[in-house]
Amino acid sequence: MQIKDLDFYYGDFQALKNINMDIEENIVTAFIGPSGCGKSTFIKTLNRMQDLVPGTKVDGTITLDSDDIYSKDYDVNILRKRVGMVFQHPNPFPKSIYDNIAYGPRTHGIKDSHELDHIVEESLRGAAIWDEVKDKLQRKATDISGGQQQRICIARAIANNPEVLLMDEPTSALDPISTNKIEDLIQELKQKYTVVIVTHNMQQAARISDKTAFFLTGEVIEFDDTEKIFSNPNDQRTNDYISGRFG
Ligand SMILES: Nc1ncnc2c1ncn2[C@@H]1O[C@H](COP(=O)(O)OP(=O)(O)OP(=O)(O)O)[C@@H](O)[C@H]1O
Repeated sequence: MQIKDLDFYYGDFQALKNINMDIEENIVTAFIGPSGCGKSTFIKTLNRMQDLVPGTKVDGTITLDSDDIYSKDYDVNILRKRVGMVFQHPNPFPKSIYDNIAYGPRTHGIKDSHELDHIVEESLRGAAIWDEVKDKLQRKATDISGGQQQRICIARAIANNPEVLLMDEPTSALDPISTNKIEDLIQELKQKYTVVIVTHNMQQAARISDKTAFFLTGEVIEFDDTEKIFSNPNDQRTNDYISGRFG
């Protein structure tokens, strides 16, 4: 994805200022920065989640391959299929595990039960939860642990066969063991998908991402290889943040 001269407003308040960034394929890109700096706002512009918030305005361009995702004739349903999202709090539908995963493919017209069975199994395998739920696919997805629910949400996203997976603090509501599982999973997911993650946890960004962007008051201060950001950043403000001097 290529982001050019992006500004974003909630009413009169400018939450993102002149963001320029290329998000590379098949790597993990992390967004870090203190609370309120615009990380969530930015990740949500990548699949137009902000369309749902009244009074918002976007200037600049975001392209996926060469498609301008904010162009008037670009179908937002196609965009959300290509760019899936996982949120901070696991939010499975109050339906069976099976129906959670089959929901997207059914919406996109797949009716054949064998094909749906195959997609459900492959998606659950891809989210590293098949073995835990294969005997209880009809159980309500809200009746399993939080870590399992989050992996169901990841499976639900990958059932649409997306190109990009956006994750907004996907482990902040989880215990350390579930967090480890999701971090391991993200490393596997990047082989097939482009992964973008917002995290408050700098160790997590350092562990799992290839590139890191540091945000401050709506601007990208520095965007570089994760190793460079955490060992020898160019900007003093990045250095102050990663060494815990603020935020
Ligand atoms: N719906 C909204 N209406 C008005 N202002 C908003 C809205 N959502 C966010 N903001 C403001 O936009 C700025 C960026 O918020 P955002 O949630 O993107 O930051 P963040 O870096 O993700 O923060 P956190 O780490 O606390 O989640 C903040 O000043 C916030 O108060």
